[in-house]
Amino acid sequence: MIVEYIRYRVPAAAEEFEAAYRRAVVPLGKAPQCLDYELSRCVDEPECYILRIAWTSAEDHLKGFRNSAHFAEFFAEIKPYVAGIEEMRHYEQTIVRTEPTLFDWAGGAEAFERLTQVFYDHVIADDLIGPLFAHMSPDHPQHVAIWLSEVFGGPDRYTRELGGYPRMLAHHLGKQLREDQRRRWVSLLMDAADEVGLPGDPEFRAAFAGYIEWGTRIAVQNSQPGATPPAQAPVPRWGWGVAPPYQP
Ligand code: HEM
Repeated sequence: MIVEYIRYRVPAAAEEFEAAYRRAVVPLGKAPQCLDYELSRCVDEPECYILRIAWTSAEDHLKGFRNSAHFAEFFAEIKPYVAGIEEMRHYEQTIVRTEPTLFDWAGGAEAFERLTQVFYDHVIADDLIGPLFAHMSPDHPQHVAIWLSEVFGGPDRYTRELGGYPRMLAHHLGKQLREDQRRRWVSLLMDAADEVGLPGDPEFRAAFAGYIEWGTRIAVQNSQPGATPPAQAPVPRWGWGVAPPYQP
């Protein structure tokens, strides 16, 4: 993720400027390269504004967004104010900030979607666990991405939209998953994490692996004959544990 800051000086017509941005953020928000945005107005000098846009990467912004139809629509709205731009640059986040969630650190929803797409491509082709997933729905990778996003501190979409813990549990009940299958599942997921470029720092990977180890063991336990897992429970929320990003 990269943050772009655009500082504007808008000596007159603040209302029109804000109205133009209210329209411009419609195509901006639809662009897959844009993670979030925020326009703030200076209290001490009201003609000054700062627009903050979080992009998936500088390249995605400059090559992906700038060449898209969303940019054309966005730019048409804000064009009259371009002369008032005093700064427009990309900034890399540093460690000095409120502790990010694992979800943010990983790269947000898009990162988990990339992860599960690649992961299930490998799962399906795998001789040991592929057959378990032979009849999975085409939405399965996306559902697991939404589950993982919620676990790692992202939006609670699996709970609100997909049936929460009881639905996830129901998918594993009675499947009689074995330890060798669990191990392969974990191993393919870790390979996929490398392949899609999830952050490789020790802190993130330790926390990520911690949940995956825990979650897969629970999936195996719950899948055994006679297992009596709780019928209702919240989706777990996983944090950094004992090793958050290091701050000297
Ligand atoms: C952290 C560990 C795990 C997570 C987060 C997880 C997540 C999920 C979720 C969210 C679903 C339901 C998808 C939906 O809503 O459509 C599901 C289904 C399933 N999971 Fe897991 N799972 C885990 C471990 C495992 C393991 C270790 C295995 C087997 C080795 C496994 C086998 C399956 C199977 C066979 C299904 C049903 C597929 C179908 O629809 O045909 N899961 N899993």
